Amino acid sequence: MTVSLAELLATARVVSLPLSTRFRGIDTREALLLRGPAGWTEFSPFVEYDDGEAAAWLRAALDFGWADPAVPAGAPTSIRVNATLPAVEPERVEAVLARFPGCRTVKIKVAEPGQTLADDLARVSRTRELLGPDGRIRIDANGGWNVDEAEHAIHALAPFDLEYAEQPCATVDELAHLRTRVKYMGIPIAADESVRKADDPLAVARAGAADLLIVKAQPLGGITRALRIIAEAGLPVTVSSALDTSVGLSMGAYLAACVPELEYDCGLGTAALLAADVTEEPLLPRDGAIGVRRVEVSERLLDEHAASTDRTQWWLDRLARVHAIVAND
Ligand SMILES: O=C(O)CCC(=O)C1=CC=C[C@@H](O)[C@@H]1C(=O)O
Ligand SMILES: [Mg+2]
Repeated sequence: MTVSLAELLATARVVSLPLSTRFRGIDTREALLLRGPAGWTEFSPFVEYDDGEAAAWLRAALDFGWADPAVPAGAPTSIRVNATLPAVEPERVEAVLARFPGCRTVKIKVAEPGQTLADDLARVSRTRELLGPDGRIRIDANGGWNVDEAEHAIHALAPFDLEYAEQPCATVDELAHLRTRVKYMGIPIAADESVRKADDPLAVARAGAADLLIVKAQPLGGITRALRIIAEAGLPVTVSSALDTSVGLSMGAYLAACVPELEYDCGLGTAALLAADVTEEPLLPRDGAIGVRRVEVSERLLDEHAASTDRTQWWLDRLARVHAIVAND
């Protein structure tokens, strides 16, 4: 997809959205939005990512804004989503979950820097109490444990009935090792960073290091590329967000709609973690699901949440540098 930088700059808008709950160490989410011939699209690699890593996110933005996704006939028009619970104290679990009405699955952040396994146990225990025995609980450690710590933690958390453990360790080798160690507990291992931040997103599947993959549209270069990875991996997937605005979430919802079999609820309910969005009709979870649709942004909200002049310039400069990389594809 070749689109000139001038065409991108003509519609680019940068926003800074407050989060309702601190998540992955940030309180505001910055994003650059673009309008292509097919509709609004999003370029929002996290600010610490270098230009090489951000290139996949721009490919995704172009893929979604400059062509309509090829949704198969009979694809779902709404997608079941999980609640996403940041590493909050047990007293706050109920209030966070209230933002995800109807969700039967909760993904809980664990192994947060500065916290202990006791904090994780308290958070998971409170969640199980609120969800009841039929709800599904998955945990996400973002690679925060070594193999011994992960085995110990998963064993300690197993009585709360885990659907799976996402990226318990950082490397593919560790995941492979851990997977053999925890097999007897029957808790599947999911790979997230080992897919979206790897040079080869299929290496973890080839190594037999995971039971399922977390798949995100922006970091994997867009819907078409993500679907190819899913097909080649041959593993079940959870489609998840990158803490996008509702525009990026709509890209994720279309990806989910295109996946032939969705066994797991998708991590696409994260508009509920934003205290503001760019559209009057955000893709918030309702009855445990979000719709598969394009999102129209609101000029009023773009203005209200416009990033500062400095931050806007930073994003426009980043867009120009990353565009130069993608233009050479
Ligand atoms: O999967 C979900 O429930 C929501 C998305 C989510 O958890 C994440 C989004 C963006 C960045 C990540 O740190 C985080 C993740 O690790 O999965
Ligand atoms: Mg994750």
